[in-house]
Amino acid sequence: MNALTEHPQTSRLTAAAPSPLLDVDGVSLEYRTRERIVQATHQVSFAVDPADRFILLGPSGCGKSTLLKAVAGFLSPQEGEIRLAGQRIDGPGADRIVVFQEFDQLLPWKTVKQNVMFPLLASRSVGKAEAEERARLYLDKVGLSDFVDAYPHTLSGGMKARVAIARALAMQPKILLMDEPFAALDALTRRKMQEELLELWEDVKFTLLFVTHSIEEALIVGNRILLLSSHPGRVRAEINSAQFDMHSSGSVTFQSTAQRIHRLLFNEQAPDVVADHDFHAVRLSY
Ligand SMILES: Nc1ncnc2c1ncn2[C@@H]1O[C@H](COP(=O)(O)OP(=O)(O)OP(=O)(O)O)[C@@H](O)[C@H]1O
Repeated sequence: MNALTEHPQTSRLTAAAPSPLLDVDGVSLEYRTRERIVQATHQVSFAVDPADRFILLGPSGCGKSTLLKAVAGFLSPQEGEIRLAGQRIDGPGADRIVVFQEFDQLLPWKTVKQNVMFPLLASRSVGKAEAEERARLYLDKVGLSDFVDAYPHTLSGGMKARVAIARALAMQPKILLMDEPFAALDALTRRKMQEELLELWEDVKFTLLFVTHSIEEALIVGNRILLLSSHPGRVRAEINSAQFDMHSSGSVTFQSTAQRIHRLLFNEQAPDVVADHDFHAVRLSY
């Protein structure tokens, strides 16, 4: 292992991936209010490969949600470029679907099935029969086949989360974008949802970009984690976390990795960003 002398501005993984699905290339993002300009990220680069569960992890205000919004096409970079399958992103598109933590984004006057069908029909992606078929398929995958005709107000928080995930996956996006999707749930339900998300990924193998500020959630859900420094967000390190899952959270390796991430995130002076050349030669890892 070699110590890196400088905090990396970009993830080294970027250089390793010849044709990533998502390529975030030197992206600086800012908000312009009447009084001032807020710089949210500074020259952030990373690359997401197909079927990655890629996590953006960092302290509050480091620009994780802003990056996700830019990938969704709601914000344009002041500097740099974001490409999906080689095409520059210049606005929202059905190839990127966002799941937020507010599950009340479900339409209360529509049933569960109608909620899942709605974006498919509104975007004219498919006809009614295909939309219904997809709704049933993905509701079945999230364990809600008995609730297709239920209304959102009759569902628990976890069930609403499942509907939101089914609705997003039914669109068959190139990448699923999740912004702290389980943050509003109680601890037990949150854990169950993490487990179900991983099971769903085993089944569908979708590509996921997932924002969290929970180190434990990042290690459980992700196979790769990008650590961002505090405001404005810059790339601090990238970690290979593929070896961890629901069952590893009590292990010594899991706990020591979590502690090390904590030090990296909250002690900006920590000199322990490392490159693990055993892992595909260039990936930053522990
Ligand atoms: N609409 C906005 N107008 C002005 N500044 C904003 C706006 N939204 C976010 N910011 C600022 O941009 C920076 C990044 O915010 P962002 O929400 O992306 O951070 P985050 O890492 O997702 O934080 P958290 O974990 O707390 O959600 C912060 O300084 C925030 O105050």
